[in-house]
Amino acid sequence: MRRKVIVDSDTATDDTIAILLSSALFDLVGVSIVAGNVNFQDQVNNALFTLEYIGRDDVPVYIGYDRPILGQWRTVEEVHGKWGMSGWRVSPNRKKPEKEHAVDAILRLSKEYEGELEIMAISPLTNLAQAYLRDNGLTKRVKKVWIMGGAFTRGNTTPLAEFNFWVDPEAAKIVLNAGFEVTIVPWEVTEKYGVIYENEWEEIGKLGSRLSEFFVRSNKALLEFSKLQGNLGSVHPDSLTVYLAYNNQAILEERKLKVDIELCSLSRGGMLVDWYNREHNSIVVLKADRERFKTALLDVLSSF
Ligand SMILES: O=c1[nH]cnc2c1ncn2[C@@H]1O[C@H](CO)[C@@H](O)[C@H]1O
Repeated sequence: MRRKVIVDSDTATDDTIAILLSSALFDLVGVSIVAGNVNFQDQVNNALFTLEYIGRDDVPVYIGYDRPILGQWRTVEEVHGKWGMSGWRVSPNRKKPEKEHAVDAILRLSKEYEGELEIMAISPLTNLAQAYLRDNGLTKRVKKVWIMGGAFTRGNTTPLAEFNFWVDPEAAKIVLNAGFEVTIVPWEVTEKYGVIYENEWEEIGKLGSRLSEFFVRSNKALLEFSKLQGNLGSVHPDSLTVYLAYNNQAILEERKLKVDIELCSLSRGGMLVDWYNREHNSIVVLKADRERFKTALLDVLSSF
């Protein structure tokens, strides 16, 4: 039986591929939208369009929080291109978001699929923190939270902080200290094992499928930005996290660690890791199998 998942997404470039992978690999029971990468309405459109494009009009999209709990944040169109889709102006033809709020949907689905539901938290953690604050029984009903977030030392947004934790550090702190079963895939791990190299982009372009065309059109700004960051291809933190959730064999090294979040001044959004195993609240992925990730991605992109 396919595992039940919600994708919590600030939908732009790589998020769309994470949605597409989740639809291929899991029973995707909903996509919830949260403030993060780009303009909120663009994110909603991008999620609706992605699901229509892959023929998954049946997957509900729930509108969540359009701002972080406390902080000021900025969107990063420079990473994802115009509209968060590399300048591709997409608009859904038929699909509309649900009336039910994302937090209500997360709580309801956690009851419908108690002990089964997994959350792909590939965005700022605002929706999840709010759901937990509303009903802390959530931690026991959700089987697992897969978090893309945090940087050990090479923050992609500030010298210390990774984007998802930086946008809503209060939410990240709430979620990490709530008592969920958590696996974290940090930024540096995705920069190393979540890269699709330029020659692989050519391979993808030659697949000539509807999904390969989608990948190239929606993610080409991410490729350019990743190269500016010094990478040899595009970095896919969200897709890698979804894939590692699906195939735990592709996690080559992980450790149980205590992780917490900095809230103040220059270190705001930074991830604090206690490497001495005094206690733990998370499993942190340290190494992954890039080849298997790439192969799985190309498999899905060639499927139609
Ligand atoms: O430079 C970037 N490359 C890839 N993803 C980014 C970047 N900046 C922000 N994000 C977004 O934040 C998370 C990774 O930090 C990912 O969830 C992605 O959606």
